[in-house]
Amino acid sequence: MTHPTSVINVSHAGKKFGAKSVLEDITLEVQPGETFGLLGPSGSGKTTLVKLLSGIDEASSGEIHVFGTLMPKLSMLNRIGYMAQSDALYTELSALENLQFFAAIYGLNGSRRRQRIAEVMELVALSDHLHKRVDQYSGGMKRRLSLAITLLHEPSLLILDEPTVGIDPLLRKSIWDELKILNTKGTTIVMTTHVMDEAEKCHRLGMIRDGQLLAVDTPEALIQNAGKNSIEEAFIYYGGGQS
Ligand SMILES: Nc1ncnc2c1ncn2[C@@H]1O[C@H](COP(=O)(O)OP(=O)(O)OP(=O)(O)O)[C@@H](O)[C@H]1O
Repeated sequence: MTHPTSVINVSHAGKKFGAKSVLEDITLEVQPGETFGLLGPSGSGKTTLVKLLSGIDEASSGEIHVFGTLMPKLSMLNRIGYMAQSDALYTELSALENLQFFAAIYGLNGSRRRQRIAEVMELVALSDHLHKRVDQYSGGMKRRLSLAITLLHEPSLLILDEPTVGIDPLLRKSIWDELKILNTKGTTIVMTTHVMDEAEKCHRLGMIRDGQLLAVDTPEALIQNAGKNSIEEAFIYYGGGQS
């Protein structure tokens, strides 16, 4: 049954690239303030699904509504923060110039823009590197800058594709703490991850394999239903041979 207040409502969505079916009959709802994780083996369709949710790409069949609006819809960009798997940064520019560019796209100006840039760079512990050119950033720093850009316009839905790849455990924890604070304030978060301790922090998880959503539940219930002792074992069970 469709929940009227769902942030995300996916109804029988499929995606084909030519003759190749990459997602099949996905039905899913995400509620306000939820942290929802997508887990699945490499190539299972996680990135394809989050691209459909964020309106970067369009479903071949079925429907996706975000905040009640049929996707894709350009005007939804202001409400969604999407962080892709590979960083979309202008490497020959400084971090500040990158932030200013994206702030302009989101219509952030003047003191509000300055304030948000300072806040998001503080959040990802990059305040001291604001004026550095991005091609002098490490991989993890680029990832953090991408996250900062995603948070600039305070979106009510965050869609993060492997957000903490290349980020060391200490900083990963501080980013998670911040995501949890945003979450408590009402931001809904959808993320793909391969990191098991991150998956365990999600309220609910969707297990994807070969373009199909095999199970959606709390981490505890997924572990229990698979008859396993950890999310890692459950992941292998749902993502592999179910033995
Ligand atoms: N533009 C495209 N054209 C053709 N096939 C594509 C395209 N994009 C993705 N695919 C295919 O769709 C399948 C799912 O890819 P996707 O990137 O969604 O997987 P994933 O679960 O995110 O993988 P990973 O964890 O490795 O990032 C793969 O077989 C991939 O080759």
